[in-house]
Order: sequence, then structure tokens, then C-alpha cells
Amino acid sequence: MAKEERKRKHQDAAIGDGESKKVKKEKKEKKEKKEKKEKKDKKDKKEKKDKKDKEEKEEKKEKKEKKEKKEKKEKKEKKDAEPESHAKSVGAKVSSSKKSTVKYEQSEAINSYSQDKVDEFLKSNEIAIDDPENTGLKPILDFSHVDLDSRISKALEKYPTPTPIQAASWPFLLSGQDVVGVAETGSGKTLGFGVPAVNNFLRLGKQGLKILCVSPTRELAVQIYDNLVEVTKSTSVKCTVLYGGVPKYEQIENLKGANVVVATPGRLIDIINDGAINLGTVDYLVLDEADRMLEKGFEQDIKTIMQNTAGASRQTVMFTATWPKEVRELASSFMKNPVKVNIGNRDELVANKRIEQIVEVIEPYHKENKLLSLLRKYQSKNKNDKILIFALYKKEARRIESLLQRNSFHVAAIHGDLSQQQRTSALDAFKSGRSSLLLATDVAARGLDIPNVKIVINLTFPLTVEDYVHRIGRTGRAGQSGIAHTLFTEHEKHLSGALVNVLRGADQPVPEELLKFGGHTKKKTHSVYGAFYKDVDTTKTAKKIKFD
Ligand SMILES: Nc1ncnc2c1ncn2[C@@H]1O[C@H](COP(=O)(O)OP(=O)(O)OP(=O)(O)O)[C@@H](O)[C@H]1O
Repeated sequence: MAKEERKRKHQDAAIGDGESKKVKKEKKEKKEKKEKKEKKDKKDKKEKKDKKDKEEKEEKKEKKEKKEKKEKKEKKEKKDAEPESHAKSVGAKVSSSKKSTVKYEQSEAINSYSQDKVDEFLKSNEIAIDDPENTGLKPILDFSHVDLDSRISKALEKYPTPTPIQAASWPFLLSGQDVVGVAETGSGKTLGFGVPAVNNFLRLGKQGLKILCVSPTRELAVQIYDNLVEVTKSTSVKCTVLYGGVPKYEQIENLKGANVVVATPGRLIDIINDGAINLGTVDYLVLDEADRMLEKGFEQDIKTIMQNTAGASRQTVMFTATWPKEVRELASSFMKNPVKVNIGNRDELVANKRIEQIVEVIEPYHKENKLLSLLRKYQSKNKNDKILIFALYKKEARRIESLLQRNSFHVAAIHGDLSQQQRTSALDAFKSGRSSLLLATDVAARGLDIPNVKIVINLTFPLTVEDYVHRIGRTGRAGQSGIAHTLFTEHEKHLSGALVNVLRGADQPVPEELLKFGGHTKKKTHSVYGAFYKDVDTTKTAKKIKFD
């Protein structure tokens, strides 16, 4: 039994030993497994972390790159939209980088003509081009030298060749650059700024209200509108006109779907204040008679209008026949690196040389009799010759109107005291020839293109010599000749020097009596310059306009 017991114990022990070895082994294995697992987990974790870090890094990098790309793109877009990034010369092919959409390619015909030919053309037409970006764009010598929309070309068929201001300014305007264009009265400036505006509108598939032309007087606004309607008549471009003195309602209705707006500043601002027009889409803004628009009477209005337009992406265009130094600084504050196209040395005040200028110095009290005798003289040559008489003040115009009527002259009159309807019908009567005499204040001095005005009589000298140049410019238009007969009195002697310069500049005789005033050259803009014909909409109520 004891032996049995021992054997069993031994066996038990043996089993026990065996078991503990197995357990130990198992434990060891377990431990190893655990350690292995931990190691693997750790490794996995590390790999995961590395991967995550890498991903995060890549994501960050990607984000950064994206951001940089976006910023770069935005910067480029902004730059492209800024008017100062003008066209750069690319050899024969010149295109503008100003707006990504604006491209002007100089035609093969232009590329092929030599610099000598260009110089000769510039010289013979007295064209000076100041091109601050050195784009090297050459003028066009023929309408076929620009790739105009065929519907616009059709509207130009009646003209043989571009006028010098059109020839020299179109390449710059078509390439999207800001332009100051200064050229004599009656030299086609309206189509000068109008054709490129409409052509780019069509070519670039623009939509909405894009073109705004601002003019100082109602009659001129209507005339510009008529010109643009003529140019766009075969297209779907819609033009409309806003001016004071007539009800607003219909004008506001006409704004629906308009692509081109021509406006006088007062009515335009009135309609802006009504919230009936949004100029934010306008990217081509013209100031016609730009020096007048920048004078004191309009300055604030123009600032408001500018602030309402598309800003940096706006192409700003200023055209005029006179460009006094006094307005140039203000002009440049609205423009970016403008190209200056100057026809006929217009850095100085120059009158149209085809106008014969006669200046008579007389006593103020002789003026009315002198006028009557001048009218008889000129009408005896040809009763139907159109004669435009300028007075300075509305009161004077009224007095002269009755003087002429008393003396059996059939005269139409246009001045600020008349209703718009009266003004319009007087102008129509003169244009159509129903009345061969028109008596006007300076409301008719600028821009009006009345066919066949043969004689301009200045009964009273205007407030500035610039206005004199514009007044006499109602004759001698589009290559024709004309006569300007001016009565000059001691009341205007402070302007004698400037007038002498204008006469000399146009190779006209200078009367001895004019020189006796001492050749003053004081050329100060009158503080109320233009106040006599600022179109004020009397129907509108005053509204406070806030500026930044
Ligand atoms: N290429 C052209 N060839 C001949 N005549 C033209 C040409 N372009 C325009 N005209 C005509 O010339 C006349 C004068 O043009 P417009 O009224 O535009 O002159 P302007 O230079 O604006 O004058 P202002 O300084 O007095 O405003 C218009 O009757 C117009 O039809």
C-alpha cells in the first residue's frame, strides 16, 4: 500500500510537474504572443500615426498650395481688371492684358506698313500720341484696318476714312485702355469713343448695362444717343438716354434691358438716388466734353457717378476739343495710365483752322445795332445760310430775341429759361432749316452737330476762351469751312491775350484794337464757368449724397 501510495504520489507529482511545465510553456507563449502583439500594435500605431502625420502634412501642403494658387489667381484677376495693366507690345501682334477678355490684334495691313509711313501719317495730321505703356499700337489708316463687327462697319459705310482722332484712338480704345482724346470741334469724336465701346460690347459678348456716356447738356446727350442708335441699329444693343426737364417715368421704363446709357449728370444722379439704375456693371465710361464735366459745377456729380460704376475694371474715356491744364489733375484721378491722343497740338488751346475768325472791338452800347447790320449783311448773301448767335445770359437772350422779332427776323431761341419742349422744337427748327437763325446761350456752345451752320456770331464774348473755341466750332464741321464773327468789348479785355493766342494759333488776323488791351494772357477759369447753362432738373427734390 505504501508503495502504491508513493507510486501514485510520484505519478501525481510527475503529472504535477508535467502540468506546471505545460502551464509555464503556455504562459511563456502567451507572454511572447502578448509582447509580439504589443510590439505589433505599437508598430501599427506608429505606422498609423506616421501615415496620419504624412496625410496631414500632405493635406496641409495641398491646402497651402491651393491657397497660394487661389491668391495668385485672385491677384492676377485683380491685376487684369485694373486699368493700369495695359497692353504690351508683342511685336506685330498687340493685345491688351488689361482685362482678360479684351484683346486687340493689330491687322496684318497695319503691321505691314513701315514706321516711315506711320510717322508721315502722324505728322501730316498733327497727331501726337502719348502712350505711357509703350504698347506701340499704330493708328489705323482705313476702316478695314480694324476687325469691326460687320453690323457696325455697315453703319460706317457713309464715311470714306476714319478721322484722325478715330484713326489714332481706336487701337487703344479697342484694346481696353483709358484714353484722353483731344481733337478739334466737329472732328468725329462721338464715333471716336462710340464705335469701340459698342464693338467691344458685341465682340466680347457683354450683357447688361455696360456703357455710360455723360454729357453736359440735354441736347448733346440726345445727339450722342442718336449717334449710338445709328451705329447699333442692326444689332440688339439697346441704347437709352436720361436728361432733365422731362418726366422721369418713361426714362426709367426705358432703362429695362438697356446696354448703353447716355445721360446728363443731374438726371442720372436723380435716378441713382431713386434706386432705379445700377451702374455697378458699367465698364466703359465716357465723359464727353470732358473738361466741362470736370469743372466745378459738375465735379461732385462726376465723383458720385464714378463711385457708382465698376471701379477698377472700368475703362475711362475722356474726349474734348479743349483740355485746360486746370482739369488734368482731376481727370487723372479717375483714370489709370491713360493714353493721350492729341490732334493738332491741342496741348495749347487751338481753334479749328477752317473757321475764318473775325474779331471786331466795339463799344458795348453799339452791340445791338452791329448785330442787326451783321445779320442783314450775311443774310443778303444767302438768306438760307444758317446763322447761330450767342448771347451770354438768359436775360440778354430774351432781350435780343424780342429785338430781332421787332426787326422782322424769324429767330428760334434756346436757353435755360425755356421749357425742354421749347428748346427741342427751336433746335429742330434750326436743324431742319425752318428757321435760319438760332439765338442761344452757352447751352448750345458745346458738341451740337447742326448741319450747315455757316456763321457763328458772338454778340457777347463767353466767360472763357475755351467756350469761345467751342462756340465757333458749331461751324466748320466735318471738313467744311465757316465764319465766326465776334464782337469784343472792353468788358472782356481780361481775355484779350488768350484770344490773341487762339487767333494766332489758327493763323487768323489779330485786330490792332484787340492788341491795345495790352495782350493780357490771364487764362483763369471763371468761378461760375458754365453756371449759365448747367442743366438743372427743377422737378427733382434735393437729396443728400454721401461720399466715402
Ligand atoms: N470718319 C468720318 N468721316 C467723315 N465725317 C465723319 C466721320 N466721323 C464722324 N463724322 C461726322 O462729323 C461730324 C462731327 O462729328 P462729331 O459731332 O462727333 O464731332 P466732335 O468732334 O464731337 O465735335 P465737338 O467737339 O463739337 O463735340 C458729324 O456730323 C459726323 O457724322
